[in-house]
Amino acid sequence: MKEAIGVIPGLAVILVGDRKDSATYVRNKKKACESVGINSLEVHLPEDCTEQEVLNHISGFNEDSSVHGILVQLPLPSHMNEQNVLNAVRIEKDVDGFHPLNIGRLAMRGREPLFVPCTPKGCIELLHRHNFPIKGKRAVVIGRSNIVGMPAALLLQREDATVTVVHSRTCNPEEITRQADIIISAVGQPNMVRGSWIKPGAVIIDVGINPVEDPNSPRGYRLVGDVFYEEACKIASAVTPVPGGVGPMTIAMLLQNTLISAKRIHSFK
Ligand SMILES: NC(=O)C1=CN([C@@H]2O[C@H](COP(=O)(O)OP(=O)(O)OC[C@H]3O[C@@H](n4cnc5c(N)ncnc54)[C@H](OP(=O)(O)O)[C@@H]3O)[C@@H](O)[C@H]2O)C=CC1
Ligand SMILES: Nc1nc(=O)c2c([nH]1)NC[C@@H]1CN(c3ccc(C(=O)N[C@@H](CCC(=O)O)C(=O)O)cc3)C=[N+]21
Repeated sequence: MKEAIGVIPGLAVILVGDRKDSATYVRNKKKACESVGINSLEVHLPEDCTEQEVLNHISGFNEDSSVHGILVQLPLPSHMNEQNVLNAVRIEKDVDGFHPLNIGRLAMRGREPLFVPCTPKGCIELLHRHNFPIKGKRAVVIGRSNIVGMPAALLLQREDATVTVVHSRTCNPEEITRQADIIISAVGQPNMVRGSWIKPGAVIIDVGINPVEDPNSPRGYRLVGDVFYEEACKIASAVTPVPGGVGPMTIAMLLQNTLISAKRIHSFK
């Protein structure tokens, strides 16, 4: 049953360029919006457009009262300054949670961000829904990107886990991951996390989405995670699959953030 909130939530997505994976994600987001009654608007700009053109569209959506969430699909072309663009989104409409003010609040005790980034939020939601305790547990996050690894580590810390972050310069990462009750991997390296990296009974959340060649697949490739799934299943107590794991959760959290935003903006009118 749909709850009436007195307004139709609106999500605006800005896509720049012709990356196939970005086009797929944007299409999936649009379909998901339609399925729950969120109005989705999309602007598709050519790869060689200027940063100013992107900023102009953001300004338009910032002022548009039918838009409650603005998402600029990343990565942007290399001639644009990503931080300039993300800074331009009104924080009240920053459903991706990538604005530096939202990230800053996520990092501060006693402060609340207006929005939490969707992928890390989806990871924590999975742990909650499956009743895996986080408080007091040892958690290892592999990867420290602004959009996944770093906010995932901040969120786990807010949930009272003891968090270690592993990255490309970490020596002997498997010695660290073997101590973890919870592993969140967001690296982009197919099958990197082997069974031998995992403590028996640990919970593994695999964010990685990596295409690997597969002549038997209709697309010529298939998607695998960062985690060697078959090995991990034998040792861990739970492992998220790729595809069909964190990816769909990311989209679900985007819809949730858009709904939260519409309710909040509407209630202040
Ligand atoms: N399921 C979903 O919804 C989403 C999935 N993804 C997927 O998650 C993965 C990560 O994405 P994203 O965070 O954007 O990627 P980035 O490339 O921005 O970051 C990768 C991180 O992994 C670290 N890293 C790279 N190689 C190694 C290694 N061998 N050992 C340890 N750490 C390593 C890097 O370290 P350093 O900082 O030292 O360079 C970096 O911090 C990708 O596969 C991406 O497709 C991303 C977003 C959403
Ligand atoms: N501003 C911005 N916000 C993002 O949240 C953002 C972004 N830019 N850039 C790229 C990454 C990646 N990302 C995914 C979302 C859904 C799936 C997803 O649904 N994947 C399906 C498979 C899809 C397929 O078959 O190709 C699955 O895992 O089952 C994957 C990846 C969001 N990102």
